[in-house]
Amino acid sequence: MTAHQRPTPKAHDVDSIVGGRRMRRNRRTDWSRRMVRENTLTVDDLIWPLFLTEGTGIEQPVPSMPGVMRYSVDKIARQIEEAAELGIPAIALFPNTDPSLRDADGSEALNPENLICRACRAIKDTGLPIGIVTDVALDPYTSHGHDGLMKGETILNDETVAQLVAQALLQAEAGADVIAPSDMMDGRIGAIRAGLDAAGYRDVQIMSYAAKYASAFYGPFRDAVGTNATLVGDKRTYQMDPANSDEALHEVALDLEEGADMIMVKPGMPYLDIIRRVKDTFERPTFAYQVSGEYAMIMAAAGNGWLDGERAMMESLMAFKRAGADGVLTYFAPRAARKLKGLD
Ligand SMILES: NCc1[nH]cc(CCC(=O)O)c1CC(=O)O
Ligand SMILES: [Mg+2]
Repeated sequence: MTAHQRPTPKAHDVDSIVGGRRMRRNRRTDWSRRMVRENTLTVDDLIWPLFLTEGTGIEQPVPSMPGVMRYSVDKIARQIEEAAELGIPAIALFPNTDPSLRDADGSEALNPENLICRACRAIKDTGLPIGIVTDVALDPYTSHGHDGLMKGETILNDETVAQLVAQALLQAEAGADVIAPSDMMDGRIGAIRAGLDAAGYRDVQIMSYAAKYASAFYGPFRDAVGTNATLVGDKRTYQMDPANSDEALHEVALDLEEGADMIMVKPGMPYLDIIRRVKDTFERPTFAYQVSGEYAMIMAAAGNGWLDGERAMMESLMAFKRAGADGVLTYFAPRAARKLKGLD
């Protein structure tokens, strides 16, 4: 039989199948779709991670993260002004430490004049009402690229915790509002909370990278902070196994018990199931980190014309809200904020 001889398919009696339950009714018009929408994304949901570098007058593109820059400290105030104008509630700082300052002990982490501390002071000097989230971990400062101190091949937990507490205190002194430990050592949240309280920083918040996985999606970030060049081996003895889910609940439970005010799941999009379980189980402020590799994937595909980058950006951010996240650390923050405010 040729095509033009095919009989017209017989119409089913769909009404008798769906019994009048027509799901498409609510989707017919824009106003109706808006009216029945279950989740919303606003600028208040965005935290913007920013990279710092030594020198002055520097705005240096990160090749594996199109549109993302490393800024010297003198250039950071302008970014903060932009973020504040857009209504972004907080920024998160990450340093690309000069290679000459990296050593086995990550001692630059304890230098009150390091990039993070100088940037905190510069941001506080703007007087703008924006939260400063600082990263507590040793990897941008160590010659081996690990988040902790090492003895042979072993990452030392308790010795590292002592140094992380000192690092956190220094950041608080420099003006950090939220201490965000990303290192995954055991017990560091309780130790940092005790250290902050004893030093009079009772109001400094802690956002714990509680369920952080040993992920391939951190690659471009490691370019940005220079740890792809330094990292020896991998982080699987402290970051979580991507195969695990119950363990994430255990990690979060411990960090909440130890005093975390907010907890984070990282990476983001491949771990939406973890965000949902964490939110449902603990009902506490829960954040997602849409990490560098997720950003790079969307930007690369968009750059090749393989998908609509702006729509993919907004859809991915909404997905975090739908999964239960209260907010998202994302390199898209300024662009998404402009879009949400109708400026782009
Ligand atoms: N303490 C390290 C740290 N802090 C934030 C990220 C990744 C963020 C991203 O990929 O965007 C990493 C990478 C790692 O664990 O190696
Ligand atoms: Mg833990």
